[in-house]
Amino acid sequence: MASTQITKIIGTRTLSVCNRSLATSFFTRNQRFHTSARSQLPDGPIPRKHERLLGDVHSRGIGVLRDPRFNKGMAFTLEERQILGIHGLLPPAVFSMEEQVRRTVENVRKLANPINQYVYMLSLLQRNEKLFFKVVTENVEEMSPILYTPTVGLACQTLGHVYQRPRGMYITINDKNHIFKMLCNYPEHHIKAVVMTDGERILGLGDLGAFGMGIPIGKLNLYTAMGGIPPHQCLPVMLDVGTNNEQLRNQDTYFGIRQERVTGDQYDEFIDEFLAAVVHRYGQTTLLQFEDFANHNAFRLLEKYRNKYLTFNDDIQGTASVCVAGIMAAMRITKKKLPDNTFLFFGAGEAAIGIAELLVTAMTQEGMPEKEARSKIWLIDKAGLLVQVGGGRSEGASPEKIPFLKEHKEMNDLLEITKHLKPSVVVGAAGVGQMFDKAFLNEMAANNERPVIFALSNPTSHSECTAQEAYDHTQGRCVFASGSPFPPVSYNGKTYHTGQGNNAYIFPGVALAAIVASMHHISEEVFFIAAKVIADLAEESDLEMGRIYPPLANIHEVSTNLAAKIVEYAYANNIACTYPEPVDKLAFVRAHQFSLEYESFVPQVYSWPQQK
Ligand SMILES: O=C([O-])CC(=O)C(=O)O
Ligand SMILES: [Mg+2]
Repeated sequence: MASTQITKIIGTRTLSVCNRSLATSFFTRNQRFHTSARSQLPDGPIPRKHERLLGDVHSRGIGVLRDPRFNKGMAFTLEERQILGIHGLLPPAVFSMEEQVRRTVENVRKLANPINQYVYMLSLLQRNEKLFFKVVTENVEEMSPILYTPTVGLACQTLGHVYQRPRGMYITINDKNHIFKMLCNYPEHHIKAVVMTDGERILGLGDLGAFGMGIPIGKLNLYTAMGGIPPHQCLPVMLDVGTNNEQLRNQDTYFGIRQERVTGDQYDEFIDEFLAAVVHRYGQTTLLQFEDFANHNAFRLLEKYRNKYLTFNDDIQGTASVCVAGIMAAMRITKKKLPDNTFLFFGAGEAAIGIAELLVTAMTQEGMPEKEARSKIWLIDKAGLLVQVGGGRSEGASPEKIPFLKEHKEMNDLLEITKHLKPSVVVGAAGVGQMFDKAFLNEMAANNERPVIFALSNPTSHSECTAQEAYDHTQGRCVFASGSPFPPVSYNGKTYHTGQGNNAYIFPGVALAAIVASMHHISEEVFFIAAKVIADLAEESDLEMGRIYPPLANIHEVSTNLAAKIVEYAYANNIACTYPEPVDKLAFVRAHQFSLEYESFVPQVYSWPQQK
């Protein structure tokens, strides 16, 4: 391509001294600039048009209506219907997108059963992608419990019945040595983010094998609805290595491979091959999000790959970030500093250890020596309080628990431990429902003016207590957050809107930043920055109502701002590869986001000057 042409396409403002070799390396370094080169560029940051323009619609006629990426249903104008050869294939009415959104929400409300609502919405996604994301983004408080936690848990449990059309990729242990070729079957060529699970620990529901696929699909829907990441850049993947859930294996609707889980070297080689195949196919800066792996794999895979790929574990790092954000915001209510607290975790898995580690970082940033910070944090696992072997505990601890082992006698009753340690902050993250009973909550209230109580286990049925129980048994004095949403609580004539301490506040924004800046890895610091950003977003008026997180209704804007902060950090710390560095980070992030408006399919007609 001639340099003058390139200059014209890219716009002189951003690449004013554009020569051929610079432009070539510029394009090869970042293919996304190539995409933008096709669109028209106004002044300002380079916009990245991810819309498929008319030229990308390969089919005319009925094919357009059958393609969810292009279909607008009855929102096609008369002109478009004629141009696309679909005139007469639709009822004559032309509806606006706003009317379609309103009608969709009405239809969902009529279906009172959550699983029917889930199926209805997923079939909309398979018909009309833009409308689906518009509905979800504009009604996120109402839609996220349907498409995400808690209903997604139920959907996974019944996925054999709920399954309708292919979405994402299913790769099994039997496909070893063929994974790259399989990835080439995937029809999208610009994948920027992969969310994968092996289904071994789906929410707090345990091993759901291939039915765990509902989770990567759900997470990636939120990538778009909450973070504005274009859907065609997202790939959900089920890594099927079998399931140890015998009951599931024997169900006739089960669609995964019917064998026990493969472990050991074979498992590790499989994961290794998959990750290598993804970056070979889609580029080294493809984001790889681990989701709902069991503890025994989650920690070691994170350690193995965190500096090799652009990767994070949502259950360890995303949950840590949102929970520490909540605790920092709670400190604005309790008027304490982090180091003034004693933290008790019920659970010592991915979420608990992730949060505990990030709390150590937060306390050391407030000037406390690391050893002392760790001494403030107590964890309980299946065998009881995490204490050193010899302190009564007969078994050694896994590596991630070791930094939190205490020299202390063995104890294993939650209430007794609470009476003994008098924690000011308790976090439930063991996936075991109803553990925070009346006696426990009373004890927390007796020891603290404002006890901080987080019931993070998902879905709702696995929550340690309900929001109402937490308020009722602490005389309304608690600061409460939960992993799954709860309706507002009424106590003593006052209404409280409790916060949802769910990693959905974190992963869309982090992923958006990682993608737009082409970060080559995600450091731990990113999750600390994210925690601080989210903690600062809770307004005083939110805190008064008991809400320590910004309203979920604002999540798209929250994720966008969070991404801009992380992009800033990424450039300052040399982990961003998108070149050149944008001046206005927020505008840069916005320019990458998926538009929720329908595109016009009417070509812009222009004419040439008269030839002599
Ligand atoms: O999916 C959610 O709601 C949060 C999460 O990652 C989990 O519970 O595993
Ligand atoms: Mg998860």
